[in-house]
This record gives sequence, structure tokens and C-alpha cells, in this order.
Amino acid sequence: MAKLIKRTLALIAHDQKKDEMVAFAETHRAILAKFDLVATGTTGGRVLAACPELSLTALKSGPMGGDQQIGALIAEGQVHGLFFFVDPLTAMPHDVDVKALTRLVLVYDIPMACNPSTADMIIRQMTHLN
Ligand SMILES: O=C(CO)COP(=O)(O)O
Repeated sequence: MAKLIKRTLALIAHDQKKDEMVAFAETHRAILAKFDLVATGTTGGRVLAACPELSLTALKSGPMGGDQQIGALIAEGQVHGLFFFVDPLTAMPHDVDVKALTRLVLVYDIPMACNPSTADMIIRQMTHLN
């Protein structure tokens, strides 16, 4: 029987990592097209500009609560994978939000990739999900 509900993946990239997120989305656009996507605001805008065919909902920008929105979706069981390209070299005003989000990923055992090489491996494993 056909599956009626697509699984959802979340995409987030800090500013210094957004080009890498766009490259990731372009490389894997065929797989990503099989999922519903959510993203923080600026990341979502960049990905949609590069891959307008994707089904992507852009939430608030990270510093304005976007990480928390994605954390809430994880707590509700609505996110099945997180691709969060983290910048380890820049201090973030919303660092506590980032920590809260990654904590919920651990609580709910959601697959998470924090860099492009891990993201490549995980997305290839996800081809069979949808
Ligand atoms: O800050 C972010 C994640 O912590 C990303 O937010 P934006 O995608 O809105 O830049």
C-alpha cells in the first residue's frame, strides 16, 4: 500500500556553513525531494533559491526562535532527521537554543548530521525511507 505521509527532515546551517548546506541540497536534491523539509529562516531561503522544487517550510530565523521551533517539532515526533551544519568558530547569541535543540535530538534519538561528510552518509541511508 502506498505511504500517504512523507517523513520530514530539518535543515539548519550557521552563516559560515550556508554555502555548504546549499551544496549539500543541490547534490542530494533528488533524495530530499522525497521528504517534506523544514528549515530555519535564512537557511530555508538559501536552499529554496537553489532548489525551488523542494517541499520546504522556512520557519523563523535561528536567533529569533527557529531552532526552538524545530526542537518543538522534534518533541512532537514530526521530525525524522536533522542536518545542522554547525559553525564551531563563531560565538552565537542564541547558543542556549542550539544546545536545547541538540539535547532534544538526543532525547528522541533523531539522526543528526553536524557536518557535510556525515550528512552525505546519512542522507544516502535515508533513500529507502520514503
Ligand atoms: O542560527 C541558526 C541556527 O542556530 C540558523 O538560522 P538561519 O537559518 O535563520 O540563519
